[in-house]
Amino acid sequence: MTTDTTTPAAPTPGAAPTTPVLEATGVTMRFGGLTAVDNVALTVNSGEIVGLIGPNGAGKTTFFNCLTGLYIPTEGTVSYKGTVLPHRSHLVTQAGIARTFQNIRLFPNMTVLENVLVGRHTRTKEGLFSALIRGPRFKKAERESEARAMELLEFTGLAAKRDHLARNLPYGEQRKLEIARALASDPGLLLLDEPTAGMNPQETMATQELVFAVRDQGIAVLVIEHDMRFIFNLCDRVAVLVQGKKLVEGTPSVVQSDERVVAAYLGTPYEDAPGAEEAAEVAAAEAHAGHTPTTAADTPPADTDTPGTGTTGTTDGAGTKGEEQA
Ligand SMILES: Nc1ncnc2c1ncn2[C@@H]1O[C@H](COP(=O)(O)OP(=O)(O)OP(=O)(O)O)[C@@H](O)[C@H]1O
Repeated sequence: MTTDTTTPAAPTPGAAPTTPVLEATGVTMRFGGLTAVDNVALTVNSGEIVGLIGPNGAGKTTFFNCLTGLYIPTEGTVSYKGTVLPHRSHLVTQAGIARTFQNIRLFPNMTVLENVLVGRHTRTKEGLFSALIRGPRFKKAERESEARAMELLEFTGLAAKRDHLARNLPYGEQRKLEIARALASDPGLLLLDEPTAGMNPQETMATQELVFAVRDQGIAVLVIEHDMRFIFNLCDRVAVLVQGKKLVEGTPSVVQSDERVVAAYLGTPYEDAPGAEEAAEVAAAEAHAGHTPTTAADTPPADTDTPGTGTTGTTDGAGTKGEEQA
């Protein structure tokens, strides 16, 4: 089950050549006796959106923390555009990797614009002295930062709310603001940790469009998500972590049809799936009676409450429905 099968996406004929933006090699993270990430290798190329999926506790966030300098991996190296990254998060941001977190981490009592300006600080050169005297150079830098922050608010659809306090934004807009703040450091790679967690379908769709737009700006994206429909619609390539190890990597269709992934993560209906138990009972009763539906009246309607046809496509922990991923 722990064999690493890597199936790189086939290059599109005539497409611009891709170059590695992120290269993680042999990344291992141990906490005492627990190996949370075990010898994981992953490459993200320019122009790509790559997904990282796996059951709860598989090591996805720990891997992100190793990539972004929050954790010093026990073993392995992480390179950005060919240079090995230091184990300091602000230096990783400065190098060109930005991230959002699983739990929203905005400054709730600052305005929308101020939150984005905070994200801009790694790209401003003015020091404390310059800030204290507020000379012309400082004011010019400040105007430039504000102009860039406003561009990002336009890009994420939040410009009209620039003066609202972050805590007063609806949930979906707070998530967008996190992305705008991450983009303020002008990254070449954006890491998103469960960007659609808690979102309704409209917000999820808007996030999908936003991530495509980010990629179209020349920023590679690596995204952790439990919403399989989102992941398989969005990503060029998907890697699956199970118990800290990379189980499979490949195109969405390769990953969805890999029986080890189905068994370890996608295959079984998630607990409390609406109607799953009832549907299983009906199937068992039909099998017992030797009844095979043959007419339209016999055939159950294709409703969304039966296993494999749920509407969210979201896994929660050990698994979700394999059929709905197609
Ligand atoms: N700082 C830490 N100290 C000790 N153990 C940790 C630490 N951080 C994570 N772990 C453990 O490492 C394992 C992987 O956790 P991690 O949060 O990376 O999983 P995940 O795949 O992101 O899960 P989820 O999908 O629930 O967010 C878990 O067993 C977790 O308890």
